[in-house]
Amino acid sequence: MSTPETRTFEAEVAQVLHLVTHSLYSHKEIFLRELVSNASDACDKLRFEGLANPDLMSGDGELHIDVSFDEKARTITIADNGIGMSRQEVIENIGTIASSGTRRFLAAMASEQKADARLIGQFGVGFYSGFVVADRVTVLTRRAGDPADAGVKWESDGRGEYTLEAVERPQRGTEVILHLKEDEGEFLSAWKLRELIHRYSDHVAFPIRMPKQADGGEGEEAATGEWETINSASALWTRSKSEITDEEYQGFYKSLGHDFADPLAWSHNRVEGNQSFTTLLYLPSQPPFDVMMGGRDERKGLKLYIKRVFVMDAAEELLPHYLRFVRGVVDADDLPLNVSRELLQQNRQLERIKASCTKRVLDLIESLAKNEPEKFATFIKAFGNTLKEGIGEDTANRERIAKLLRFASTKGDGAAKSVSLDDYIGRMADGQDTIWYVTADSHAAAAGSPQLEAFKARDIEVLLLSDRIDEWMLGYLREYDGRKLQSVAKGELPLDEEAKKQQEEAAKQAEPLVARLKELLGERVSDVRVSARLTDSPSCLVLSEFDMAPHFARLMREAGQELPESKPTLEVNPAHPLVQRVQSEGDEGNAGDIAALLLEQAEIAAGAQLADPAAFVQRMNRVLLG
Ligand SMILES: Nc1ncnc2c1ncn2[C@@H]1O[C@H](COP(=O)(O)OP(=O)(O)OP(=O)(O)O)[C@@H](O)[C@H]1O
Repeated sequence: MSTPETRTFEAEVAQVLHLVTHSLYSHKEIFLRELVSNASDACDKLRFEGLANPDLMSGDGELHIDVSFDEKARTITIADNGIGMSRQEVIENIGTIASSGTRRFLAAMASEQKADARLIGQFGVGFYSGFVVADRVTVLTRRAGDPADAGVKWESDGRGEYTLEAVERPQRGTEVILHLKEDEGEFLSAWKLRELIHRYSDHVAFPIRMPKQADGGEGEEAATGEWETINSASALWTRSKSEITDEEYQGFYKSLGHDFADPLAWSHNRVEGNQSFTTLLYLPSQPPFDVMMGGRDERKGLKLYIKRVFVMDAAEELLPHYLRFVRGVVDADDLPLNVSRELLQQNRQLERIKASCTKRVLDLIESLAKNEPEKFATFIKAFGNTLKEGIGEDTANRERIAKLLRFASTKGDGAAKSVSLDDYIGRMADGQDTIWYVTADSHAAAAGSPQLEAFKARDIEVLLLSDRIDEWMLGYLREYDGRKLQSVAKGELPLDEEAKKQQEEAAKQAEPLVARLKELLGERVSDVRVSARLTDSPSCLVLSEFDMAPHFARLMREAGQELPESKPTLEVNPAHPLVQRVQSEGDEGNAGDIAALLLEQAEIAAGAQLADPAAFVQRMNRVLLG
């Protein structure tokens, strides 16, 4: 055989190893789950490739995963007879980091200066978790279909270098040998390993075997040379609902989603008919990593099986983007096994499965809203904003999604997002036919908007929206349950006859004032009006129906969008002393400065960017001193 070749890890691999070994220490036993999960993936891959090329399976058709240990050598071995790896694959898969997701993940972890074990765990650091308990890892592998002398031995102490060596390997598949660290002796126990397999890997669809122990006697018994299966080894979703315990559902989710936490809820269904399929869909309790990063490229967690054979991760094909936090399995009976991703995207049957998955997930969220308010609140906190994307993305379900959204409101509980559109409608006064909202950069800015004053005075509820996505979403959500949604900052206020009269009266009286303001502000405004919106503040901006909210326009500009400059309409409160000073100050006084400040403070309150902040400060100082 050849002499071992020493190679260095990519810088990122060394980084991952460092992060993993240091932050997963308190969850160190997950190494077994991760390595068993890799072995199971390898068996899945072989079964799939074996369909087109049965020779790959020849002589050894029963796929399984064997876990054993050697007390004297202080090793644990996880062996599978799955697809195995060629030399090139070993280099590509375990010496480098192929996924751009991992790179971004590392950057995020490094910038936050904290390594969250939960995140790292669910990210599926997989193979590297072996180094949490081992100070040396050996991999022996041979790809299915390759000759016996194409075996490869990979070995590393996880400190920056690894060796590669060609070896003779009679059987296909992979063996991962962990040389345990000094103080990890607790894992050298049949009882402990069995317990971990039960706890974390019971649902793995292939038999996980351990050497059979001789009966009777004390402590660890000598192995008999036979193997026995430790897990239930059936694909969980193929069993009937009534036979599956909550613990089993939860255990399956944890390994599927690489999560430590229990899922919030799940939905398991079998559809029979001219097209049959099974879905098992989970709502996590916290946002999975890829949802937080908004990544479209590496969405994992929704696995497509065809007749119980794993085909591919197909979240993009099986669910709309706004439900990307869902984890689970879809097992279709009638799709062709040789289906490619490209074909999947045009497959009519898959369209139906996707619609069914979407419906199931919305049903599940609705049932949480109805029956489990605490869990629903957790869901909204974690995924409320992601769900809002559905308002624009999923026209067919828009009304259902809108029903599930929760907002802060002037009649809600502070900043808590707890008010539904139905709650709002239920509290509407007779004759009110509009759902009012205000959008701003932050809850405080929304709650403090001058435009709210008239609504407060008339006891009309206003939804307070301060998430970035809200303004975008409202572009699609123009109506709910036959009621128009309208911004308090847009257009005319609906006034009753009495109020209308008062308003006209006030406008008439203030004509000279308005004319003066127009003259002083000139080109900076498109119009100046007497406001029916204000009671306490001197001024505010109003937008026309199709104007973009000022804070949103600012965000768009910051994101590099070119937007046409639009001139605002200024509304003033003629009863306010500051507004009155515009008239009482003569031409030599501060009238010009005050007029400008009325406009600028309205701009600030609306979250707009001042065109000339230095001039604003000078004006303010002149008026303060004046
Ligand atoms: N037992 C095995 N048999 C064959 N290939 C393996 C085995 N273990 C790991 N690999 C290969 O190494 C790659 C890297 O494994 P690793 O556990 O680091 O990440 P992963 O399995 O791709 O990610 P995740 O754990 O999120 O699913 C795998 O994608 C696979 O190609």
